[in-house]
Amino acid sequence: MIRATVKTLGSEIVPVASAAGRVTASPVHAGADTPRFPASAMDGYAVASHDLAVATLAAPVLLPLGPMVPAGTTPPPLARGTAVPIATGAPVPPGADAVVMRETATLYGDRVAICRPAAPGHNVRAIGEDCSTGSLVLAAGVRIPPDAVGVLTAFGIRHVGVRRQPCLALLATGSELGPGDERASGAELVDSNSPMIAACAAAAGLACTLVGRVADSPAALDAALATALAPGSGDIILSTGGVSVGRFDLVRDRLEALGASVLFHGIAMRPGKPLLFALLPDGRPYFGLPGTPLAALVAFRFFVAAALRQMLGLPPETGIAVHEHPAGRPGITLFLRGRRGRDSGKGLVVDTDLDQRSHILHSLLDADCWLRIDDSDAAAPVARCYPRELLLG
Ligand SMILES: Nc1nc2c(c(=O)[nH]1)N[C@H]1C(S)=C(S)[C@@H](COP(=O)(O)OP(=O)(O)OC[C@H]3O[C@@H](n4cnc5c(N)ncnc54)[C@H](O)[C@@H]3O)O[C@H]1N2
Ligand code: MOO
Repeated sequence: MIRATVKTLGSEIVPVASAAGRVTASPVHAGADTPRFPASAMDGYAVASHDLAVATLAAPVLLPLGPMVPAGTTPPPLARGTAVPIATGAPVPPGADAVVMRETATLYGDRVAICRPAAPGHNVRAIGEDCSTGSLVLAAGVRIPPDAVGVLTAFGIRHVGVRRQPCLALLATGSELGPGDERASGAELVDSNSPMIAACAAAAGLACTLVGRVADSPAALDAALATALAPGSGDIILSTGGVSVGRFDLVRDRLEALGASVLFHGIAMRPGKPLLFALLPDGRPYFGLPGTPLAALVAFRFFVAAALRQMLGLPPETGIAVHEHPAGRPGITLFLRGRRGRDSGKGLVVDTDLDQRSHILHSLLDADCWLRIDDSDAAAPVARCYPRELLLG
């Protein structure tokens, strides 16, 4: 449902140096052969391999030495029957086809003695051996890891076409939410959902605008939604709280008053049951996350993540098959805080012996993964393990 509804964002061109973490919008091809010239793989002596064909320990071949070839210089052709000292990475002169390591040769004044043959290409990095001009370097729909920046740069790529990064806008509903610092008093509650979701988004490289906290009244919600839904406020709009069945759970009502189409409201999962998903009149997706922090987190980590992946042109997250896990529940998908164990040989073992109640937060800190167990009534219920952190790519 989410993948079928949410549109992939447009693309932009960015310099390779700032492309880490971005998702390729089109295939990336090499801009140059790498290496661009036959290069020495060792510090040593560039030779014509046929000159060494008869070299033995007992009767080494003695070759007069030409001028040194440092890296970054273009050497003249190798004079017949000679060798030249050469640095690692320097171009092998035309006429030479092998490099003998310095340690395996003996210098006698302006001549070098070599006591064994060298095969053609020995210690020479061939043109295009790593990549050839125009070859496919990265497919479309791939997150560019930071270390790939070096690979792309080396392959002569200066710019890449990437998906625009989705921006999020977030509204925290609830009259119980205090002033936003840790000094909530009386029955007030600190808004922990806003910083949690903003931090999760930031860790995935996405900006999240905090629209603010709003009381559970139609007028206050209308005003806050007007800001949250303003054109350009974000590519995806989130709220937390106000989606259950209480008297003050007004999010659905006010969204519909604004012309949004609710595509689902309530889902057979724990935690996160009251999750709401809507399309705004301008086509942007809206998620009404439950207020309960763990439920908001699960809804964000799995459902908002699915929408973000679709916006970025990434495939769905698949997780890892789990072998040993607790039983599921009929008719419900469970998301459990877990600790990854060893692979039993038949699949991963995940320990879920943590407090799984949805109002309990501390056990999240002891978890390193999520275990998703599908409806145990399903024909083939599956359990899969996902990283605790949202990773896009
Ligand atoms: N009669 C029923 N009651 C409830 C049901 C139900 O099916 N029938 N579902 C429960 C489930 S499951 C959940 S989850 C919650 C979700 O309710 P809401 O999305 O309407 O959220 P609120 O009622 O506004 O808040 C729930 C809980 O979370 C705290 N909260 C809210 N916002 C924040 C925030 N920004 N930071 C930290 N904590 C927040 C809030 O104080 C409440 O304790 O409904 C159940 N009820
Ligand atoms: O979503 Mo609620 O946390 O299932 O209790």
